[in-house]
Amino acid sequence: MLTLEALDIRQGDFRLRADWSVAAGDRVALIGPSGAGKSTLLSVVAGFFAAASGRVLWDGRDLTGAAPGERPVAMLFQDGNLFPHLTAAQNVGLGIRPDLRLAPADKARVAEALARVGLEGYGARKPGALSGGQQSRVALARVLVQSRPLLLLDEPFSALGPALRAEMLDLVAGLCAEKGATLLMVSHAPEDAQRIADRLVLVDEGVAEAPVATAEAFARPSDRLRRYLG
Ligand SMILES: Nc1ncnc2c1ncn2[C@@H]1O[C@H](COP(=O)(O)OP(=O)(O)OP(=O)(O)O)[C@@H](O)[C@H]1O
Repeated sequence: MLTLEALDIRQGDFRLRADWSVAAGDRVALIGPSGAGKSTLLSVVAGFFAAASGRVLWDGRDLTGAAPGERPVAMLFQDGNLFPHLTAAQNVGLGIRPDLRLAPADKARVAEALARVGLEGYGARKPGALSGGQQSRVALARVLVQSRPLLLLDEPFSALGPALRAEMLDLVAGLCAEKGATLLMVSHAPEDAQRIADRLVLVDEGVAEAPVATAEAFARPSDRLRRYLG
């Protein structure tokens, strides 16, 4: 279980509060207006940015002071997920060993992860020789080999067309279900949230609201959600 306990995040004049939990295996979409603090909230969970007060807990363990690498977290960003001078296999291998000294068993795991995202045989290619969708798959394969129980996605597929985006979301949902991983995903597209997330968090007006069931939230939107959806 991920718990955000009385978090108070401040960044200049900006302030955001969150005080809720999500159960292991839940898939949660964070939606809300631009500048509301969705990325900042993920950064606090990942350990890149410290909250002014409050705690982040994973299964009761206090992560608040832990460095990003010590957290049970794998993260995908909107872009810049891959190193252009490394091959697809090396980019995935970074998830196992940042110095890329991979034992044969590690290389086998890399190949397995690439196959799992439909990129068997693409390991030797550099990102420049891959399509946008294939690059997203490589980044996802790296998340896979990290085997972390908490995935943080910050609009990683927003540059892709609708069909490919839907395909990637289904792939992520499948991987989460298979591994029992918990997902927090920032999205601007309500249809993406509906596709992948069973829970919805609205981030707006200084508060990341407690998660609610996605289907219920869209069927009977609160005033705040209705304002956001327009
Ligand atoms: N380094 C900084 N110093 C001060 N304020 C900052 C800094 N970085 C971001 N902010 C402010 O923090 C707030 C939250 O930004 P954040 O990127 O988390 O929003 P977001 O909801 O992810 O937006 P978007 O949907 O546009 O990506 C914004 O008001 C932004 O202006």
